[in-house]
Amino acid sequence: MSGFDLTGLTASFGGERVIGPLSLRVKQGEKVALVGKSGAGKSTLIRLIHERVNRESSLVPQDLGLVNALPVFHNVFMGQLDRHSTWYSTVTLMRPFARDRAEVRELLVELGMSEKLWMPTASLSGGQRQRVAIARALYRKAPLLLADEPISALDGPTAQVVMALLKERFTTSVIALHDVEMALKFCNRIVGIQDGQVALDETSDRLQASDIMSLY
Ligand SMILES: Nc1ncnc2c1ncn2[C@@H]1O[C@H](COP(=O)(O)OP(=O)(O)OP(=O)(O)O)[C@@H](O)[C@H]1O
Repeated sequence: MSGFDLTGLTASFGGERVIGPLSLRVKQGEKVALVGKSGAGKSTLIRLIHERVNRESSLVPQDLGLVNALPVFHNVFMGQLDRHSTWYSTVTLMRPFARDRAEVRELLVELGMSEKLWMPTASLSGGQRQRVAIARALYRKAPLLLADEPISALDGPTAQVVMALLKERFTTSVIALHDVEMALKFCNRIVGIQDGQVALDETSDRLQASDIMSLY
């Protein structure tokens, strides 16, 4: 099951409530866009969902969580680190297996950066780094995607390619997006967050960009 039904979601910082109490039920197959202005609580909500569903999901955090000193290959491989034995991961660190090399390379081809496979991640541009985090999430092959602004550093055509891939490869997704047009195009449900609460929850086919802009 890639859906979830969470209740009692709350988060506070310095005694100030920034999320909830909030409930969110996402059915298998739903592609949810979390929208709302900066500071509304989208990232915090994604973190709360991830804490609850954890291993069942592929996460693309806003800060990407990459290991700069390692090549692209190893950062992508980390998407399945918890599925491999210690010896397999240790061998992979020094001499990756051919089938893993091929699989990661194929993902990078789809993301338009296969020539970077063995480059240190620190040497990449912001958009390339973002695609490494996306490749890591795809490589994990969890049925549920949790992604926080996964296309913020990408050019328009690349962002379209990435959103199409995420839609195709994950059964269910919750993606925080600032781009309202992309949210309507690639997600079938829009959840608007305002001051840590759900202020809008509607299927995309019943919304226009102007309906969502009232949240900003
Ligand atoms: N580690 C933290 N310490 C203190 N306050 C925090 C922390 N993380 C988030 N906040 C506060 O919680 C609120 C929600 O932040 P959050 O990052 O979830 O918003 P957001 O909707 O994702 O914003 P953005 O679109 O800018 O990423 C903000 O007021 C923010 O200042």
